[in-house]
Amino acid sequence: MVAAPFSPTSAPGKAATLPGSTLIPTEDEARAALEAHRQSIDNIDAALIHMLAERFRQTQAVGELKARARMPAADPQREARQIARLRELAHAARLDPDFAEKFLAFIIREVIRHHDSIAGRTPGASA
Ligand SMILES: C=C(O[C@@H]1C=C(C(=O)O)C=C[C@H]1O)C(=O)O
Repeated sequence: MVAAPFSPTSAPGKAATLPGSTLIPTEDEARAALEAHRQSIDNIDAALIHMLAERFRQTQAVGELKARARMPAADPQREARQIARLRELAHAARLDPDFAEKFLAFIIREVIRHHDSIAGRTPGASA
C-alpha cells in the first residue's frame, strides 16, 4: 500500500496512525518519543530559518539589480516555472503539491513587496 502524501493542512479529526507501531506506548515512552521528534523538528525549523535568510539575501540583491535596470519586480513566467518544478519535487517527496505551491506563493509575495519598496514603488501600483 502506498501512503497518502503528507498534508500539513489535512483536516483535524481524521484517523491518526502511529507510524512504526500500533502498540499503545506508556506515558514515559510517549514523552521520550515526543522529545526525540521535537529535537528533530527544532533542527529542521532552524535549517528553514537559515535557508530563508539566505534566499532573502539573494532576492534582496535581485531587487536592487531590477531597480537599477528599471525591470519589473515580478516575473510571472519565472514563477510559473518555479511552481511547476516545486510541485514535481513535492510530489516525489510525498509532500502535498498544493501546500508547496501556496508556501512558494507566500514567499514570492513578500519578495515582490520588498522589490517594490526597493524601487520606491507602492505595492500593487503599475510600474
Ligand atoms: C527573485 C525574483 O523576483 C521575483 C521573485 C521570485 C522569487 O522569490 O523566487 C521569482 C520571480 C519574481 O517574481 C526573480 O525574478 O528571480
